[in-house]
Amino acid sequence: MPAPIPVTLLTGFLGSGKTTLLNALLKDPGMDRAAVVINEFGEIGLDHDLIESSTETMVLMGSGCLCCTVRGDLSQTLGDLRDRREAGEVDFDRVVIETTGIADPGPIVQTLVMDGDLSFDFALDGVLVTADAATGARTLEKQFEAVQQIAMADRIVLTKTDLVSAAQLQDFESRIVAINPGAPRTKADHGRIDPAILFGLSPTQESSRKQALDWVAAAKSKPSLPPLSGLKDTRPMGSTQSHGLFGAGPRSASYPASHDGRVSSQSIEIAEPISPIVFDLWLESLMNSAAADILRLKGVVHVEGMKHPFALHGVQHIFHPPVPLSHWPEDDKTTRIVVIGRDLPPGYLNESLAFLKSRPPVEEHRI
Ligand SMILES: Nc1nc2c(ncn2[C@@H]2O[C@H](COP(=O)(O)OP(=O)(O)OP(=O)(O)O)[C@@H](O)[C@H]2O)c(=O)[nH]1
Repeated sequence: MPAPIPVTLLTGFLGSGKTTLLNALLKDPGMDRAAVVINEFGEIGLDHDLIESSTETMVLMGSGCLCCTVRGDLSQTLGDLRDRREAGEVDFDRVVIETTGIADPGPIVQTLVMDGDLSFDFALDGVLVTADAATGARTLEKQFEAVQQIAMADRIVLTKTDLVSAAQLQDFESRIVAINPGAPRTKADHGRIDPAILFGLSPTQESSRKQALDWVAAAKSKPSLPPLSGLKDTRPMGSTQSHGLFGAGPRSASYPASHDGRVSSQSIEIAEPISPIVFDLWLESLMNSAAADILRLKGVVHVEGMKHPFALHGVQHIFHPPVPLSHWPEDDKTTRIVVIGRDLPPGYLNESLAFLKSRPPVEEHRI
């Protein structure tokens, strides 16, 4: 069976530099076999007119926000592209989807991973997010979509860094790190960037083992993120109800004024392989109680009885099939998992991950 065609999702808030980045990318000779899908919001599509196309295959999706109203269209658009490729009408070896600036990447990822028809032919290669250094901090405060985009990124492309001081850039980057500690960041000068670093980002690929480790290592250096940006967490602790295995569930009645304060992340390292029963229970419970609020979950997991670890990779409740990491060093049995969630009560993720250290009760054999 031919390898699935890699799909890169390019997202980022309104005006953050997605089209500028795409234009610069498409000038690279390595990108001449990329199909580009552009999603417009509004009656008249403009963005595709702004693309100085060097690629044969450019599709403008109907108006509407890709993340909510036209998910069906995405399936159809990709399906049509595949059919035209099979018929020899077009030729491409990767797809880049530029979303509207207000898209929540979660449902788009869901379409790519869950659509039974598409998932044979296309595979998510990574989520690229442009983050505007000049206005991004304010946007994070005002627009929760922007926070979600940062949280789901596999790589963050910092744009407009020429418009801010080194100190302002550092502040903005700290803010990004607090939301998504694992995603590597790269500056793009008016979209100019080495395309090679933008692709092959999915930790489900064996080749990206180092990326999986870097992701987790970076998150580990921020073991327990407090409510962010020095803002007080105003969520009422006592008002939450108990859910699942981990005590307080993720619901709360009011949120902090700043949107990025709604996002928290937690990582864990466990030296010994995890009991398969414990792992299944943990995942099931996390999904039952907080699936919609898990923005991103990544990890390298060692389970008792399995020769190799596997890469765990989820966006909201969508999990990529686990990929065995067969070239993992034998002496490294440490499980590493990072979870980024929204609107979760303080301590929830910590408590949830700590459950992975438990051992199943040993059955008593009575004589
Ligand atoms: N100074 C500066 N301006 C930039 C840079 N990157 C992009 N811009 C400018 O930012 C503006 C918005 O860029 P676009 O590429 O259109 O942003 P977008 O994310 O595609 O915008 P929407 O499609 O509206 O969401 C344009 O005027 C760009 O020229 C940069 O690195 N520095």
